[in-house]
Amino acid sequence: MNLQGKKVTLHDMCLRDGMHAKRHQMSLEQMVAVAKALDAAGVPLIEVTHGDGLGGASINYGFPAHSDEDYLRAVIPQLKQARVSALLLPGIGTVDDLAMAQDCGVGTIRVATHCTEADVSEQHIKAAAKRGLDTVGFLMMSHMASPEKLIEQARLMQGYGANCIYCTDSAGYMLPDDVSVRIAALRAALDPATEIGFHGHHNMAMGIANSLAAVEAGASRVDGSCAGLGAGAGNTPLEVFVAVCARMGVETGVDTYRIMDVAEDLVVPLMDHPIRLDRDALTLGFAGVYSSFLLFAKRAEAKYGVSARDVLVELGRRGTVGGQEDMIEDLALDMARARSVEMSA
Ligand SMILES: C[C@H](O)CC(=O)C(=O)O
Ligand SMILES: [Mn+2]
Repeated sequence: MNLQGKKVTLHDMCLRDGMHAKRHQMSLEQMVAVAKALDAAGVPLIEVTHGDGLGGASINYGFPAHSDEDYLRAVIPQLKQARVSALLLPGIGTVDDLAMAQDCGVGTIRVATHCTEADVSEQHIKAAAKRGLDTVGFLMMSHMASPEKLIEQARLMQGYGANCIYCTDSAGYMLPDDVSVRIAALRAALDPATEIGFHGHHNMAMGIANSLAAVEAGASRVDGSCAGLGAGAGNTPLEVFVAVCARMGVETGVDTYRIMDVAEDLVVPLMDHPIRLDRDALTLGFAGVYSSFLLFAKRAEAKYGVSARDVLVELGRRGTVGGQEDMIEDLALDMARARSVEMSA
């Protein structure tokens, strides 16, 4: 693969996707320290919000240690060069949340929908574009859509005003060919001025390989997370991707040694559990399950004595998607009941 001379904008996820792995419990001091260090290492874009985006604080998704507004107001004034982005899922975040984020200094809004439901992003994408924000359409669980379907959905988002469209491997299910074919299809179908992005999860250990495949096929934005802090087995580890890009002659503008130090000295010590490919995280990738379901399934295992892996496999079989977190406990309860009926028969 020859990527010599390509330029990629890297986007760090550890203060947003990493919030899933932290059960949304990060202190303001931790956020500020990591964000300042990412900024100093040259990372151009940093995402900051609840793991499920603006307005995610709820019984369904979990209550964070601080509000989105508190995190954004603490972080943004401390940064010298990096722009801060906020994720927004229509139905969770509102146009008022978007206005609040812009007032805090957010420069990029990423409007996320399930990969076949782009039509629900119209109001939010139009509002963000009208406000002059860098506006991104973020198609989650993209492995569940064919390249043709993804093109159709991406065109909707582009039509509403998005200037960048993401193929998002929320389940960490895709293999490099799955990424190549989708990114190449988007690149060929969308306006040349519309950027293409890729967001990976490392559940099949494909984060780096998939991100490289995305760049080769035409992506100019790539998400990663310092030390991999993110849902499931985490996101594409950013410091590793920076080092690989440096070796391959891809320009990222990020200092390889400094980003290694941010990972090692600041992000790893934050982790509540090691972000690794245990059998449950691997099952997410293998069965194509939304990465942020991992901790819900582990909690159900602890509460009902059912295997988290069995729960995840069944969630994959049922084709569950983000927003159906409440089904995890229901399913575990049904499985526990079925097991006790079996045992008493
Ligand atoms: C709300 C999700 O965590 C968004 C995301 O990062 C993904 O789908 O992956
Ligand atoms: Mn993610």
